[in-house]
Amino acid sequence: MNSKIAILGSGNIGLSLAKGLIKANKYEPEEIILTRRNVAALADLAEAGLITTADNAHAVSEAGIVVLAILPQQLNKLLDEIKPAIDVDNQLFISVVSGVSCEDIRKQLGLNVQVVRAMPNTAIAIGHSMTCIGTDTASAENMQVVKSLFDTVGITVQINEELMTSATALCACGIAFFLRSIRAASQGGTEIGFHAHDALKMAAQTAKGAADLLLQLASHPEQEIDKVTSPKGCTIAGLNEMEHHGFSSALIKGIKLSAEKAGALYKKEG
Ligand SMILES: NC(=O)C1=CN([C@@H]2O[C@H](COP(=O)(O)OP(=O)(O)OC[C@H]3O[C@@H](n4cnc5c(N)ncnc54)[C@H](O)[C@@H]3O)[C@@H](O)[C@H]2O)C=CC1
Ligand SMILES: O=C(O)[C@@H]1CCC=N1
Repeated sequence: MNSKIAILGSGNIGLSLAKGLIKANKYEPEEIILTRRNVAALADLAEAGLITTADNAHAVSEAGIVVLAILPQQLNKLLDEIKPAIDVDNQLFISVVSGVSCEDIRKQLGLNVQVVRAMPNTAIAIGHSMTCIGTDTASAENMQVVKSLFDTVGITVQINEELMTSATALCACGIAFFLRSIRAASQGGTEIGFHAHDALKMAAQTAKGAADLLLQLASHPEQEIDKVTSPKGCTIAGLNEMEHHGFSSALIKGIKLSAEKAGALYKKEG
């Protein structure tokens, strides 16, 4: 397989992936081909040695791995454009496109390509993505190629393809949900006396510590919460007040709605 990787669609997630792969030394800059209709917007990456082009078909013809990183509603047109350049036996497709199955992609192409879906998040740019991977018919060898790639830029978990829209909501959209929680905590911090930038830093580090307690100690949130809530204390007072206002319920409902929306993105708009 050709050692180059083509990322078709260099927007938020495509660029985050490219940056993460370079940071992890998985690829040299000249092994990454980035496409975008407005290629001038990629000038700084071209300056850094990455190959940039608006020609998706040419990018595909030059790569062993092709990453689809455009919006669901942009996909069919792109697939039609690259079809003539595809080398079915020697290329692996990775799709990060939400709500589009491997079968949808093969059907639109009319080719029996190897496709693996991956659902990373924007923390991939700094090597801290939670990436879910899944497929229907791709080989175990190709799954391993994809796992090895995303293992360099975070944590991977293999899931059934049917759960990919759920992974979108929990892990990809999840970045926004947790960031909004941190921002809200910092706004609370400002109300009780801290300058906004200090409050944000303090809230972010506290959130990081809370997440690391779970990840490093493999403990349960409630176990760690019980250690913070002193009897008749201020933590339980604040926590219960948040719950009276629907804190957990809001997160659960939001994640459910995001998953429903993720599942409908392609069928509605495509
Ligand atoms: N943003 C995120 O955190 C995540 C996004 N995704 C999925 O990744 C896909 C891309 O999302 P974003 O990066 O947020 O969108 P985006 O809109 O930031 O990026 C898409 C890019 O593709 C380019 N593009 C559109 N048509 C093109 C074409 N024919 N040829 C070349 N480039 C073209 C656009 O100019 C844009 O730069 C979506 O399907 C989304 O569901 C998946 C995981 C996380
Ligand atoms: O908001 C969206 O539709 C995409 C999918 C996951 C993150 N962003």
